Amino acid sequence: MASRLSIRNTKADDGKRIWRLAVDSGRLDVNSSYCYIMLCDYFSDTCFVAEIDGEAAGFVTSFIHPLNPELLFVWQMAVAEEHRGQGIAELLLHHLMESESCKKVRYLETTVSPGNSASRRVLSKLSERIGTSMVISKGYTSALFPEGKHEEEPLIRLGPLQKTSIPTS
Ligand SMILES: CC(=O)NCC[C@H](N)C(=O)O
Repeated sequence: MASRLSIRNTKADDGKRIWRLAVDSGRLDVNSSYCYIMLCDYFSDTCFVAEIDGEAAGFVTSFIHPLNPELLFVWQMAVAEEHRGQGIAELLLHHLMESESCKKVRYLETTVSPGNSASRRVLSKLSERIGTSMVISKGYTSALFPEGKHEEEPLIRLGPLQKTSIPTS
């Protein structure tokens, strides 16, 4: 039977499932489970979860910069290994960017470490599909992290973003 994919805004009780996706992704900095519950609750308008047959298959957490309503910061995104390669990350970003809360957003910023090639690829494809630029700059260097023991986190900036639907074919 074809899997049923649905994407929706998060709720507090999605926190533990998104925490588990972050842990299992093997690519993300795992925050406290409390952090995911809080994000899913207080930032639910810009956090989305993808479910397949009711099971969490992917997520995106983000927030609009408190001092700049035109700037969206994507904190984390990940798709469960068994569901990768189906365009779920692109769909999550599409739902996010087309959401009511992002009506004034003109730029998307995020950091992606060199080891997270999947997220880098998703963002690159997105910039091509909506016909806007993707600018990579310094972001957070390893020196910012305790004992410099973290990969560099270059900043990726997409925009200006036009309000057009993103072809997902
Ligand atoms: C887009 C994305 O998932 N970035 C991850 C940033 C950082 N390494 C983290 O895991 O929070």
